[in-house]
Amino acid sequence: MVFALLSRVYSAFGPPKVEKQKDGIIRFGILGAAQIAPLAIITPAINHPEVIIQAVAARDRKRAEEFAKKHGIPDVHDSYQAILDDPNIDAIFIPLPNSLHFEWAVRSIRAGKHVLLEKPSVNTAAEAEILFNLPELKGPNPPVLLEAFHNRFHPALQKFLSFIDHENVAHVHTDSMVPAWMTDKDNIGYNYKMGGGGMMMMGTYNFGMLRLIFGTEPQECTSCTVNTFEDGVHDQCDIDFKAQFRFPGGAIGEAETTMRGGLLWKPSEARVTHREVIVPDSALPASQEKARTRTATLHGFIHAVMWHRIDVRDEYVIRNKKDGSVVRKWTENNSYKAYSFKEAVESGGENAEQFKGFPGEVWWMSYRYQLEAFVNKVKGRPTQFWVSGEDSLNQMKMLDMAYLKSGLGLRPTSSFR
Ligand SMILES: NC(=O)C1=CN([C@@H]2O[C@H](COP(=O)(O)OP(=O)(O)OC[C@H]3O[C@@H](n4cnc5c(N)ncnc54)[C@H](OP(=O)(O)O)[C@@H]3O)[C@@H](O)[C@H]2O)C=CC1
Ligand SMILES: O=C1OC[C@@H](O)[C@H](O)[C@H]1O
Repeated sequence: MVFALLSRVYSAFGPPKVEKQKDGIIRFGILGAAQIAPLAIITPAINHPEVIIQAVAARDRKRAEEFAKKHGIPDVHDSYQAILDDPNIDAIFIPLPNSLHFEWAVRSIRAGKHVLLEKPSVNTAAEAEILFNLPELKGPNPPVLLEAFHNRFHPALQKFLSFIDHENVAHVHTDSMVPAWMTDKDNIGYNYKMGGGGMMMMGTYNFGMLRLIFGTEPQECTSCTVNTFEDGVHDQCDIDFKAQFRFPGGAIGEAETTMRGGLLWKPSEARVTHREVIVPDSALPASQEKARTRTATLHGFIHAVMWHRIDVRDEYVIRNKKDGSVVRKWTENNSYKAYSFKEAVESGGENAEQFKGFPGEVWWMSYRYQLEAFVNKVKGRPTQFWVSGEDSLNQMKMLDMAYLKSGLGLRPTSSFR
């Protein structure tokens, strides 16, 4: 197991180079020499035959030149706009501070470029409403716009969802953390004007899980408690929070995140409790019924490539229908993993066959799965999973709900139009 982990992580961070296709290459330009760019796009592109990272621009040209040299990027432009103006560039990766996502995504779309936009897509639902409804996205052959919700493309998350019975989910708890040593107070993530805050950085993953698990949107954020540095500078940005949402039918979804976690990284966790359901069993006499109560847990819903496990616990009871008396009771516990879709099929469980033939290798990071889908979309090929504009808009509505409830207020909305 340790060898498999080491070998997987080694290849994930240093994937085998593939030869680039002669035709039909998608050339990306990156806006900003951002920390996340190597992980989110430069490394995945090494292994994608149809993608070349062609250009980068930074506010300071020297910084862009150093970044380009380090990552083998052929072109350096003087400004973000110069990348949009370059006819050789097909797609833009936007890893800017959240407050700049809206403006540069709109500019990119208007320049006719495809856009891979870092999460969270924008600062507020008001911005999302405009961005995802741009007229340029509605015409024939519109540019592709994707919020880079990478974890949703990983097989582990999709396999986990295959055990969820959306309509009968009663309660969900999600938690995630970042060790304190990984976050710096002066990071853009704690800068209110730049759309900072723990819910924007990490909580959005928890919120996304809740929306996927319930298969619907929250009606209300019933509570949201936050902590800030309370230093008079970063007071509008949460460093940790606990939020609770009411979903249709009264089901409860919880999200808990800290950006100042302990020394060791703890995998994120989503724990789902279902209501009891009656399951058909033709072997039973007509006087009896079989009921199941399922708890399903995904350990590692953000960085599944590092490690993850799906635990499914089914408590069964056979009862006499007439008086409810118990005939038999038992529990079945099963665990699954899905580093690739092939593994998602082979590890079994209900609905496993649906993943048959889907692409990927056990060492593909969520970012690599995401890039596969992005390219397929640009090429007009089918994609197994996607994050639609409507989905991203609903995600921002949930973030707005929580920030309003917390008392920290909405993140600033851009005046760019
Ligand atoms: N998908 C994932 O796993 C992760 C996603 N993210 C997301 O990626 C985005 C960037 O995060 P991260 O890479 O950590 O951040 P960085 O601070 O490393 O990068 C932000 C970039 O924005 C540019 N920038 C432009 N204007 C400003 C400004 N006024 N102040 C500061 N920077 C500016 C800088 O570019 P320049 O080089 O031009 O100076 C910088 O390179 C965020 O939206 C974040 O939520 C972050 C971490 C993980
Ligand atoms: O977006 C993110 O995803 C992964 C986390 O580890 C990171 O800190 C966060 O900002």
